[in-house]
Amino acid sequence: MASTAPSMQKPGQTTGRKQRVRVVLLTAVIGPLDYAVPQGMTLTPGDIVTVPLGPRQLTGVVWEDERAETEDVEDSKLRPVIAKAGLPPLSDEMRRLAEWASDYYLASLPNVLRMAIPGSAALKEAREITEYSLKDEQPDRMTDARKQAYERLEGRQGTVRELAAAAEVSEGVIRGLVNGGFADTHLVPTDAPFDPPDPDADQVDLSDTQQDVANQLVDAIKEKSFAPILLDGVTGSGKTEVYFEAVAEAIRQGRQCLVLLPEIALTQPFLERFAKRFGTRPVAWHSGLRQSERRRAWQAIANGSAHVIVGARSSLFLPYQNLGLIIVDEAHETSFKQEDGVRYNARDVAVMRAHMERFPVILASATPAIESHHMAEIGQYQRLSLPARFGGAIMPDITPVNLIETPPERNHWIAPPLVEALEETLERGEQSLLFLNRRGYAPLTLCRNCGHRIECPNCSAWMVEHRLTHRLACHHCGHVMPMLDSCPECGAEDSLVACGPGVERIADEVAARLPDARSIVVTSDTIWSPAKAEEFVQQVTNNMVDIIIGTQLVTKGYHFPNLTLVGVIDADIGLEGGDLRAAERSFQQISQVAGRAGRAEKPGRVLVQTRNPEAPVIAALIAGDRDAFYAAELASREMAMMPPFGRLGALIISSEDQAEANEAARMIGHSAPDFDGFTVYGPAPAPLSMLRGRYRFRLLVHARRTVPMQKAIRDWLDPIKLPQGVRVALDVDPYSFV
Ligand SMILES: Nc1ncnc2c1ncn2[C@@H]1O[C@H](COP(=O)(O)OP(=O)(O)OP(=O)(O)O)[C@@H](O)[C@H]1O
Ligand SMILES: [Zn+2]
Repeated sequence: MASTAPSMQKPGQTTGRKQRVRVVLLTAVIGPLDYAVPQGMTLTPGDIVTVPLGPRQLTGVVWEDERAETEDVEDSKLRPVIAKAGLPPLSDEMRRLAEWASDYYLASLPNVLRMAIPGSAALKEAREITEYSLKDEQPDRMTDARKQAYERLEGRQGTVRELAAAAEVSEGVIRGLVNGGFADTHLVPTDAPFDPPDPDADQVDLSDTQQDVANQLVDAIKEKSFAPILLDGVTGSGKTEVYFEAVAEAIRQGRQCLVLLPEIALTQPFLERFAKRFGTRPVAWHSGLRQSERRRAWQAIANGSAHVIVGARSSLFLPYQNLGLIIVDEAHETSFKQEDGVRYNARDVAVMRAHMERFPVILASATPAIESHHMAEIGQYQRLSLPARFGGAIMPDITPVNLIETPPERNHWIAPPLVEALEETLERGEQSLLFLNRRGYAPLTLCRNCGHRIECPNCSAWMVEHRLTHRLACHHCGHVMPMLDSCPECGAEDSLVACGPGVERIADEVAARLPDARSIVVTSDTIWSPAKAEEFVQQVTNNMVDIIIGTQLVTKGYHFPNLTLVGVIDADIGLEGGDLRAAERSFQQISQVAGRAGRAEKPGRVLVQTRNPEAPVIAALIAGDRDAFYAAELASREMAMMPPFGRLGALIISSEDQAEANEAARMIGHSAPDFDGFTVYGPAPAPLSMLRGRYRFRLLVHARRTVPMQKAIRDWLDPIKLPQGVRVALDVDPYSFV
């Protein structure tokens, strides 16, 4: 769509024709359309406008005619633009970035643009948004829904819709309470300015190595040109302190700076740390923002009054007025990869954006992605290293616990050496962290009588028991059901058994073994908001917790000085799937969680439970030999021509009708192009063969680096007509293979 097809007229041209503009609508299904420019309105590419479409009024962006192809429509048929929004236009660079992302990720331009202009809320002229919070005084008549609202909201403030969503009740319930006088009304201004950060508020004394790296970052920013930098420093080396110097320089230059974080749960501690260093909080951008906060942040980002923005991957496509630096923290994190809609990788788009807008981009990590590491090896990225922990803290020792030699008892998961280590740590008054990347109590519930496994009705996946909430949940579609007393298949009572451990089950085991220990379970089920994350950090920092039991959520970013023991419950889990990045991901995850131990004066140790201590990943972790692991992994990728040496693209074909999905996949497979350097594998049923009620088939494209893979895929799929019910999702540089 964003191709450069010639068109009949030039922008703004008036040769005998009425003034017209081409508009890319933010609605995915319709291509660009031409509109008449009303008398007295001047429009140039990038302007955000409201236009009519049938009976509706839609938001769109004025585009260059020659860059957006459409049918030529006579003047007399054109409808006029309704209004030009009082917003800064999308810059040339921003439009080129959107076109690039659309081309590269095989996504429609409107879908990309919707990430830049999220929702009409940001566009509304409203200066104030009305929010409500429930008063203490409650109505006499309490329904279950009302009770639930009072329980869940706890003084929370938001629009009716936001409160209803947070309480999981209908908007009618909230509206009833508001109308009954049981809520306070707050008028929230949405254009209040943010405090400017002070680059010199509270500087720390950097070590010589840190200072040296910081100077190089500052120099790069002064250059005002593209510079991709891999900030490669071991866990606890002070990467954050060092890149704060780069942030300070960007602030001094009057340029905006974006810090991308992988997880919303990480933003809260980060905001505080930032406030300490710069005297005020940065502007946050993530999916948890209220509408009023979102609008305020968007406006400030677009008009340049937001100086430093901290956000999840979605903040990357926002229309910054004057961006001069992007930092991707924990840049190896797979959560930078978006897995629906536009399937982009924020790390890669960050580099592209920096390239197009000519400023430095810093990828910070202790365990860089293989791809980033490779780019540094071949000199495309500059590597700046922090090889030691700050303040003389030493890296923790990693020791294997062989689960075959010293197995845990039946139906237990913590082997004797780890139990002992937990006891010792507790006795010393220090903290431990147990890592298992599985939410809930048990990943599978099975009937002892008939062997039936409880599966999600919408997905080919097991329902996961969550004992804390007495529910079974599907982690793929979110379907939940109450715990069952009897087998739904054979009806046997008390026959259902939990198989395998999740973090909740480990917590039970800890409680039984170490009854005096105060433990906390940390997963997305328990830390689902910035406030919860803050509470968690406070509890641990104030030594109100002895043992943290958590998923990947606790592997990164946190700095707890009194935490000296890390136990990995099952180091082999991550290798089971065997996909392209299984070894890399396991290595990164275990290194990161190990990196939480012994970050201050007290030395840390790490026990890794495994059935296979000789596996290359485990052996490299124990030997502490990252570079050997990376070298071996790169060599094997090169042999197989896998990324970064070759390229992959995935097609996921789905339909609610299995036969239809199968037929469409077969047809697409049949018409696959076949030429040197471009190979198509499949179709085959996806490993997750049903998801959210849709049957799924996959094709995998493997292409040589020199082959224009996206163009070949586009040319292949464009002429194919598919039934209404079939969807084809395209995933360029895929991370997920399920
Ligand atoms: N120069 C310094 N002066 C004082 N404290 C420092 C300095 N450098 C680092 N620290 C402290 O050391 C701890 C670790 O630093 P930081 O969090 O920046 O490391 P990191 O490399 O980002 O770690 P990770 O990759 O494990 O998240 C923090 O508490 C930080 O405040
Ligand atoms: Zn499901």
